[in-house]
Amino acid sequence: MAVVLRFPGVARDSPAAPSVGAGSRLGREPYFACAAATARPGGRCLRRRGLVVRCQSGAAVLKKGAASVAAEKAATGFTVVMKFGGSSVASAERMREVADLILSFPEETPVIVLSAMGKTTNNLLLAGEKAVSCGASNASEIPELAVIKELHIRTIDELGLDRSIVSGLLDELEQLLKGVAMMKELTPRTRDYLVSFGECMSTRIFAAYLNKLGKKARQYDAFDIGFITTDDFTNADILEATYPSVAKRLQGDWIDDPAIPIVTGFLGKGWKSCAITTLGRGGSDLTATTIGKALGLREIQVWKDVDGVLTCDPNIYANAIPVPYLTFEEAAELAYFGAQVLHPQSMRPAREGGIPVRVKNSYNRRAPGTVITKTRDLSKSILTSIVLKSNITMLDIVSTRMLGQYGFLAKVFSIFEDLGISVDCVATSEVSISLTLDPSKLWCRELIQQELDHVVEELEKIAFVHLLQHRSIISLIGNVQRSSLILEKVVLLTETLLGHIVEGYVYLQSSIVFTTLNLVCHASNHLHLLLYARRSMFYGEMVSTSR
Ligand SMILES: Nc1ncnc2c1ncn2[C@@H]1O[C@H](COP(=O)(O)OP(=O)(O)O)[C@@H](O)[C@H]1O
Ligand SMILES: N[C@@H](CC(=O)OP(=O)(O)O)C(=O)O
Repeated sequence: MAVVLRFPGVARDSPAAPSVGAGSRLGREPYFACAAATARPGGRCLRRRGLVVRCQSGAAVLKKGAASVAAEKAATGFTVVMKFGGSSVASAERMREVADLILSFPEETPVIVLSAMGKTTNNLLLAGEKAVSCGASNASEIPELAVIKELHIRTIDELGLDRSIVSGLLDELEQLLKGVAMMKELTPRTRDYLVSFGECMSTRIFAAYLNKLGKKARQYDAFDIGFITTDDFTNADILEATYPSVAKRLQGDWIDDPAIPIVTGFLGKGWKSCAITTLGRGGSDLTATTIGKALGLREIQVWKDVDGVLTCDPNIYANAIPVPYLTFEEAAELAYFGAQVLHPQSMRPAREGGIPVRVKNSYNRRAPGTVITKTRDLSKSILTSIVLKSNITMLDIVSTRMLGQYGFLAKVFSIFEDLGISVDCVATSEVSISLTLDPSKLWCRELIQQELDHVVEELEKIAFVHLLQHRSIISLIGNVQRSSLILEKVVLLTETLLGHIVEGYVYLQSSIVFTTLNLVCHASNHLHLLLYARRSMFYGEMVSTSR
């Protein structure tokens, strides 16, 4: 269900009447293409594992069926995936702490997924941007390169490891930056190769450290173990073929020679290009849930620097508190609408595999965190979370034809499809559509303004078009059974703030379980609106604590 409320008296150019109609958010749908067989540089291992797998399948499986599969699974032993984000492994001290944390669960046989150390991904991106214009002879002097080198070498020294673990990668990184400086160009493909150094180094260091502690560990580059993706550099989607490939590789290696896998988060391999791809910022969460599903694990743990998913971004509202339970849909919705804490696509594999996701704090192990599962008791819940998404572009599209015209919506969406632009929120009537464009999709493109102009030009052939940029959406995610109460309060709120902050309309989108109310405002007002909504609308009764 999608509803758009419009408030009379608010100055707007597009002459749409209040409307109620069917509509849907057109998010990124999974791209289930069948990837080509994975050409893996580690061919030696594959052949070795191939023998093992052939021995164990075939006749034995035919005889024992499901029981033998279960036995084989048990033999591989993995129980959980534990993902540690950049803040959890930002220094030697943090790596020690994480190693200690892992070892404090001796009953678990985990697969570990790591992000790049601290702000390394940002520094790599900055170094790349600077390399474009600094001149080849200056590329070695880029300050961010020095910061990256210093951090990794200091960490290795402090952990008492051998510098050779990363020295080859650091040399390669410097060469790459010189290449970018020479070409004066940083393509999305090169950008992905560039940022991959972060995860490749953190995992090598951590695996070496665990080995030094006597806990046998083996480092893996995700792009070498079957993480097969689309070729959408900087924002690739994981393809179905990934699941069996990753399971085969990790289980095969475990059977051959048990060692805790330490896998690079965030990275994959384009199925056509065979080049390194990345899964979008924060993509290590998706790596973790993909491994969880591939191996059919008991639980997926994502360890962060906060006590779980909070009711609001703690950078905006310091007193935000953890939400103990969420459904996959709620978590995906709040990630999609901008809560930076989880990657928007990361809930999909967990939901498909029916595997609970636990969001925990590596700085505060005792905090219970947030458990994300298929269902929960929503009877006492009104609102789960408030999320801010900024840098939104909105389009109001009103048909130039009369009421009753058919095919209008189809024409509008075919324009977006032809131009390859993702639509985010949608609200429709028979003759008008209000929609927002997905900033993450626009962001990684180079000709943003030209593209937008082109969309508008195409749409103007069939409609009056009003383009609003630099908007924010405040999303209130709550219990669908309390939608009318939430809506009632939002109407009161928007009436109070009409013409000041809220730009005159509210999107309401509902699934069977939860409802999302999206208030659109100018970016300059978003903090004000968010805090106002939080403080005055639900009088503290909003937070759900029930399972
Ligand atoms: N609703 C929210 N709940 C928790 N954290 C949030 C929320 N919205 C934004 N954040 C931010 O997300 C950060 C954690 O996500 P992220 O930086 O990706 O962690 P990591 O790098 O450890 O995986 C927190 O430090 C917090 O600043
Ligand atoms: N290092 C990547 C991937 C990632 O998931 O990082 P983190 O877990 O620190 O959000 C990034 O910064 O986007």
